[in-house]
Amino acid sequence: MSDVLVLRDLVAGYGRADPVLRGLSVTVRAGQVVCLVGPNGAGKSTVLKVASGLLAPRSGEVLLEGAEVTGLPPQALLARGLAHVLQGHSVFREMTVAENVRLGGYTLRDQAVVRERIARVKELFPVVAERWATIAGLLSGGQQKQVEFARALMLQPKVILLDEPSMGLDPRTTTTVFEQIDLMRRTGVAVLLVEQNARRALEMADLGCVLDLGRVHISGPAGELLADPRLGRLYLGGGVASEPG
Ligand SMILES: Nc1ncnc2c1ncn2[C@@H]1O[C@H](COP(=O)(O)OP(=O)(O)OP(=O)(O)O)[C@@H](O)[C@H]1O
Repeated sequence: MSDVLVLRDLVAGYGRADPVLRGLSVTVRAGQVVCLVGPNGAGKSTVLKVASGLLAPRSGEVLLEGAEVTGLPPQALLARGLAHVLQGHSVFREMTVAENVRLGGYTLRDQAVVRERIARVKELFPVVAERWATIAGLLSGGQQKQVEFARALMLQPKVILLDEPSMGLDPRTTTTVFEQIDLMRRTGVAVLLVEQNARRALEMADLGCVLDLGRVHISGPAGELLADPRLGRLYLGGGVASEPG
């Protein structure tokens, strides 16, 4: 599998404040889901913002399919195959599902390609096909999230950044959304995922990276992290929060 997204030694923060990321490195390969785990404020969303060009790093590199893209604006990165699905709901609520999905492909000139991409996302997300003419604001939170995924896939990204996709969803809908992420992975997309729901996300992810003090503190196969007592205690609801001596 090839490295699609490489974040190398990132130092980044906001304004004049101390950096939030202090030498963070993460690699995501094609067809792989990498999950960032860490407490509130650890900098997980900041990693995604630097990767997608919303925040320029103070130092370090972002590589997309081997090319350095550090500091490029989001639209340039989108054109090169990097999509970012932001935290919360970002569908246009007054517009139909169809209009939302078409917006994702607005830079495509060839209408035959647009039709082919629409057919593909409808196949991947049946709810998008079923509710095609519905006003997006009338859909449930989980359905809206799938419209966001469909919109993001219209440009056939190589890598997709997902910030808390299960936020505000009930457990059953969360399962559906995670199944959809698994489907995206199977199409060969590289997925960098941030989730509060660490246990469930790691159950689905290939690799996990635990952030602490602006760096990747522990990383490895997601299954191994799930069994790691350090992680269990701190992030997976495994009991006391103090390290043994
Ligand atoms: N736009 C901003 N301006 C200033 N500081 C910010 C901004 N966004 C985030 N921060 C600060 O950066 C730090 C990391 O925030 P970030 O949102 O990346 O953390 P997170 O791990 O995603 O947290 P959560 O799990 O709560 O979403 C926090 O201290 C936060 O207050």
